Amino acid sequence: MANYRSGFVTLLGRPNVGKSTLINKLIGEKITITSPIAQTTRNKLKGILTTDNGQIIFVDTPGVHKPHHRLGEILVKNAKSAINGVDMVIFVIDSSEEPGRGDEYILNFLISNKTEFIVALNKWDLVNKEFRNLRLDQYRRFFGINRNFQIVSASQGEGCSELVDMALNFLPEGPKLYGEETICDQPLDNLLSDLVREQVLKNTREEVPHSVAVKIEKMEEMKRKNGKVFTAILATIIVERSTQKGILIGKKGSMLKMIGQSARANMSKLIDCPVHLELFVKVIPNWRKKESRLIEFGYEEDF
Ligand SMILES: Nc1nc2c(ncn2[C@@H]2O[C@H](COP(=O)(O)OP(=O)(O)OP(=O)(O)O)[C@@H](O)[C@H]2O)c(=O)[nH]1
Repeated sequence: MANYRSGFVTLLGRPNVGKSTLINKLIGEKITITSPIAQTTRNKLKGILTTDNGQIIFVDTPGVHKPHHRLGEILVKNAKSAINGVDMVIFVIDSSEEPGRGDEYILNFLISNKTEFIVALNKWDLVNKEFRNLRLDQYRRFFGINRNFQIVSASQGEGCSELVDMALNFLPEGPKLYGEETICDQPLDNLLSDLVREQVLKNTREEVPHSVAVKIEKMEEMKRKNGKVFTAILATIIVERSTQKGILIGKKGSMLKMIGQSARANMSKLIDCPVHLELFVKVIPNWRKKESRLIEFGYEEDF
C-alpha cells in the first residue's frame, strides 16, 4: 500500500472561476461562501480533506486581480502570501473561456515563484461539446503539454475525486496534521459574518457592491422561558454610502428582513442551534481605504 501523504494546497485563480465551489465539493460541506459575484472570498480559509491515502489542507484565496485600492492590494497580497509554505497549488481555470491575461499573470507568478501546480479546468460542463477538443488544445498550448491537467465541473462534482488523487501525488509523505473531524479552522465570527455578506450580495446584486463588510458585534447563548436554548447574534452591515444603506434596508425594512431570514437559517445550520439575529446597517465613508477599519472588519494582512 502507498504511504500516507499530507500537506497544504492552495486553490489559485481569477475571481469567479469556482474556487469556493470546488473546495465545497471536495470537502463535502458548505464551509466557504459562493455567489455568482466575483470576489466574495475575502479571507483565507482552510478546508481539510482526510482520505484513506492522505490528508489535504486546502487554503482558499481571493482571486488574483489588479489592485485598485487598499482592499484590492490586501487581497492580492494575501493570495501571494497564501502560496508561501504550501506544498502545491491547484490553478483553477474557467474553461468556458479561452485563456486570458488574468490567467497569464497567475501563470507567470507561479513560474517565477517556482511553485508546483496542477491545473483544474473547471466549468467544463459549460464548454460546448464541439469545442471541447479545441479548448483543451488551447489550454495545452497555454500551459505546455507536460503540465498535469484535470477536467472538472465543480458544480456537478465531476472529476473531483481524480483531482484529489492527482493532488495527493504531489504531497510529501507524512502523517495527518489535523484530527479527522476538523473541517475548518476559521474563527466562527468570520464564518457567521460571511453568511450575512453572502445574502447581501445575493439579494442586492450590483446595487450594493463589494464595499460591504459585516461585523459580528455580539453573540450570546440565551434561554427562552420554556428552557429552550438559542443563540442571539447582533451584527452590523457596513456600507460606504447612505444610498447603499437605503437599498439594504429596503421598503419598510423588507430587504433587511429578507437578508436576515436567509442568513439566520444558514447560521442555525452552521452552529446547530436556533439563532435570533439582529441586523443593523451603518455608513462609514471610505472604510476600505482606512487601515484601522480593515483590521476591525477582519481583513488583516497575513505575514
Ligand atoms: N456551470 C458551472 N458553474 C460553476 C462551476 N463551478 C462554479 N460555478 C459557478 O461560478 C460562480 C462562481 O463560483 P465561486 O465558487 O464563488 O468562485 P470563486 O472562484 O471562489 O470566486 P471568488 O471568491 O470571487 O474568487 C458561481 O455562480 C458558481 O455556481 C462549474 O463547474 N460549472
